[in-house]
Amino acid sequence: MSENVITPPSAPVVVLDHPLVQHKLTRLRQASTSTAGFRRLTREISLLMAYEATRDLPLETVEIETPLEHMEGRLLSGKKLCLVSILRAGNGILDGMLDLLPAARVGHIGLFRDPESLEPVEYYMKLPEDIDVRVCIVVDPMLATGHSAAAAIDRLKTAGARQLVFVCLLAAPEGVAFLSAAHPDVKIITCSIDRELDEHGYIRPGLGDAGDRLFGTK
Ligand SMILES: O=P(O)(O)OC[C@H]1O[C@H](OP(=O)(O)OP(=O)(O)O)[C@H](O)[C@@H]1O
Ligand SMILES: O=c1cc[nH]c(=O)[nH]1
Ligand SMILES: [Mg+2]
Repeated sequence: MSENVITPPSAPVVVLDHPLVQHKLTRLRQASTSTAGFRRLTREISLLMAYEATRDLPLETVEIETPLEHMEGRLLSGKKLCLVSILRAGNGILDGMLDLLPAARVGHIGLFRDPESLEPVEYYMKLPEDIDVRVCIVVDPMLATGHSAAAAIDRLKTAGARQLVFVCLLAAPEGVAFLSAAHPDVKIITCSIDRELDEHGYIRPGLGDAGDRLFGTK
């Protein structure tokens, strides 16, 4: 009799191996990169991540006139978007994505990671009322244990969100496994899956503390 092996569902994971992304990520990782440089690179890389995060948006055919002739063009089909930033470091990615998606609505979820337990502590949440009809792109530079991302997505689903993508700069294997088991329906887009988490919950080799590097708080 053959053994029944049940594999738990897991989310699709996309690693952006584009040379521009990898170049900018390496510059971000360098300890010598200044606060201004870190902010600029995060903004630039966010445009490239937004390109991937919006890949599945539906298009509709429209009739247009070019200066030379009539043609059928394609436009986004009015699918509503919501960018959700996990404060505070998520705001670095949010700023870049808004350059490309200026009409998107924005939600904020304030979470910090307790340094001892590594569990997320919520301190703020504000979302658009019609979150249930929007495609939500949840942004946070770091997916370490995955607890912050999973908690934010729990809150979004409780608020009615149904279509979600999670976008980060760096992920640890542990974070990908945790988030993908907790929310197998949520695609994860990242620029790298690094080697491991250290004993303090930092991604190695990583880029350090994303919030502190973005805002110059250390
Ligand atoms: O996957 P996890 O183990 O939950 O860790 C990742 C979280 O840690 C960082 O935020 P932090 O708590 O440092 O807050 P900050 O954005 O205010 O700096 C990061 O931006 C994530 O939100
Ligand atoms: O490596 C890490 C892990 C969590 N949060 C960060 O900012 N960096
Ligand atoms: Mg931080």
